[in-house]
Amino acid sequence: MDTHQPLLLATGVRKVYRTGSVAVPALLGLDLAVGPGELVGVMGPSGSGKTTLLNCLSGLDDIDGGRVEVDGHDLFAMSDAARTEHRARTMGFVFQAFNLIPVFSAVENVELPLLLVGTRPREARRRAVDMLDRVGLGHRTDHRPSELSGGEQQRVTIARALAGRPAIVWADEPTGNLDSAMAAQVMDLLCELNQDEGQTIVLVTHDSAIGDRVPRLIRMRDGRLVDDVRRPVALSGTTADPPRG
Ligand SMILES: Nc1ncnc2c1ncn2[C@@H]1O[C@H](COP(=O)(O)OP(=O)(O)OP(=O)(O)O)[C@@H](O)[C@H]1O
Repeated sequence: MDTHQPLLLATGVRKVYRTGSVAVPALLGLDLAVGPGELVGVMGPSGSGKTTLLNCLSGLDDIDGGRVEVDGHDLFAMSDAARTEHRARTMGFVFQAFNLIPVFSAVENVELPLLLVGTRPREARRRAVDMLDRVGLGHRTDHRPSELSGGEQQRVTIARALAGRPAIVWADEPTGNLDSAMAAQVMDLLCELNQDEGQTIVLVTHDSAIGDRVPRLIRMRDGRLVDDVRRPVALSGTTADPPRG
């Protein structure tokens, strides 16, 4: 990958949801470039288009106009099958609902996507165990989701998202189901993965405490990007801005 090129380049992206005769414009010509190693927060009022942005820029959903390139490939110029394959190879996802398979252990949940893209079982297991170790769950590999706390379950989903070494991780309200202590732990982990390993992460959140911790924050309103601010972040994870007020 050329590190001078954006990893994600979206230009003029439009999305309109159509339900019967009703058309809801959700993205109105959105431009966004994200470079390798960035941690970008996306905030904005309910209904402003944050989840739509994530779904469209990751190719989970179709767009009605514009162009999205991820890792040098135009997502919507390829077939559905090629896009699915590209997504499995280059992207990881963390959602508010953990979406873990209840009858599988933590390690089985993490290795499943690797097995689905053809990784040999022994290698998939090794990487899954390594990733669980990385997120602080090396001692919980054989536990099922119901035997883990909410914060631990979300750390399993982060391990699952990262196990395939994706170029970019999309996180939609990853702390939305967690109490504030667990939310802070999960956010610590995401910041650490970004700072220590240069993992590129785009993170949708309602939580201003989380918005305060990201080095780049974009804000949406009515389907448009209305603000895009970069600021220094202290190693403690809080921004280096002077206190407000
Ligand atoms: N599947 C859908 N069908 C029709 N309209 C939709 C659909 N999904 C979203 N919308 C509409 O598109 C707009 C953007 O929705 P989106 O979910 O992206 O907003 P959001 O900023 O993520 O909101 P929230 O913070 O409440 O999750 C809203 O007006 C919403 O009602």
